[in-house]
Amino acid sequence: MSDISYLERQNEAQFGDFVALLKPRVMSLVVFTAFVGLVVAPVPVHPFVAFTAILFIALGGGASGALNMWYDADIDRVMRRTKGRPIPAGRITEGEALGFGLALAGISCVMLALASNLFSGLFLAFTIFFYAVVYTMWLKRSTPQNIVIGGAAGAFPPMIGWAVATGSISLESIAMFAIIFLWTPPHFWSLALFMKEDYSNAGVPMLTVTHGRRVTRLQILIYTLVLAPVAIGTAFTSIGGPVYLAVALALNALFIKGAVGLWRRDEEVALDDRYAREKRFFYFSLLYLFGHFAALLAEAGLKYFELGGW
Ligand code: HEM
Ligand SMILES: CC(C)=CCC/C(C)=C/CC/C(C)=C/COP(=O)(O)OP(=O)(O)O
Repeated sequence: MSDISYLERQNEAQFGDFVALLKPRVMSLVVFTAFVGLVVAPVPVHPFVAFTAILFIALGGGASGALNMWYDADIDRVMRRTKGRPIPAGRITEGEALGFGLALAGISCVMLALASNLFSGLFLAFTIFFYAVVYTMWLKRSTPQNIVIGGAAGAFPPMIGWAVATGSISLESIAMFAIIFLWTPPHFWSLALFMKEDYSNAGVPMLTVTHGRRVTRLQILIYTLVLAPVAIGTAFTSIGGPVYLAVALALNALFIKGAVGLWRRDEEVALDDRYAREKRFFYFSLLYLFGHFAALLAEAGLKYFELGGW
């Protein structure tokens, strides 16, 4: 793995470069789901404990992003979407990113265990390992199912939030996991549809490269159809309710409608319109996930209000 030496560095690393290693934009939604997992749990958590726990989960997520960028420096240099990142741009060396990621991972796991409980700290460590090693180092470069299995890493955070409050796993935390797990393929494959050139240049076996657009669009539709009952069904668990049910029904109807629109034969749609639809679907996938977890938060607020919490 080639690495520029400290002396060869093209540009001086700035604080912002180390922040960029943490993938803050992606991790913002990840951390939101962890926060919701903590708040909807049936065990109240002191606000200071909740704040520190979410902070260390966020730093743990960032650490996994830094380790991902350390290992992916070679393919990031090739892909248009990622070649401006700190390591391929020569602002941070791979060794610095590795050291930063490992240090942050260790600190965040230990501090989460101390701030909440050992189980949560271990769960965070496992999640970092799953993303940095199982997904980034193994699955991503070896199978078109990479993001399906690797997607588990992105689905663990609400379970960690729940574990901070309860020290355990439950049907509800598994339901939140399942929503993100089944959401990840439509989320990512819609991006890969309009980013296909990048992945084939980098030699990464994403489904769009190995099986083409039509299979990818069919897989997106299948996952949205499997996801809908799981997401809607969560309304009937202890963390759901009428507000969540209404939001889930609307968002899943729109998500399936979008997936059907993508699945329409490519030939029927002009190229520019095709990319526009894929990009729209990708960005809607973010609203989809945020909307479900925001509705769970609203249900928790309503329950707290009904119990006379205010
Ligand atoms: C293995 C699972 C996942 C894969 C392969 C994946 C892939 C991607 C990629 C390639 C991007 C574009 C980012 C960029 O160009 O910098 C992206 C954006 C994003 N992802 Fe995912 N993602 C995954 C899981 C998740 C999860 C679990 C969440 C949140 C819970 C998430 C939230 C986001 C957000 C918020 C963005 C937009 C970031 C921006 O606007 O720059 N992703 N995803
Ligand atoms: C608490 C904790 C450890 C959370 C981790 C959550 C997690 C794994 C989120 C997935 C984020 C993501 C963009 C994955 C894509 O990696 P990629 O390498 O396919 O994307 P890239 O090509 O943009 O680098």
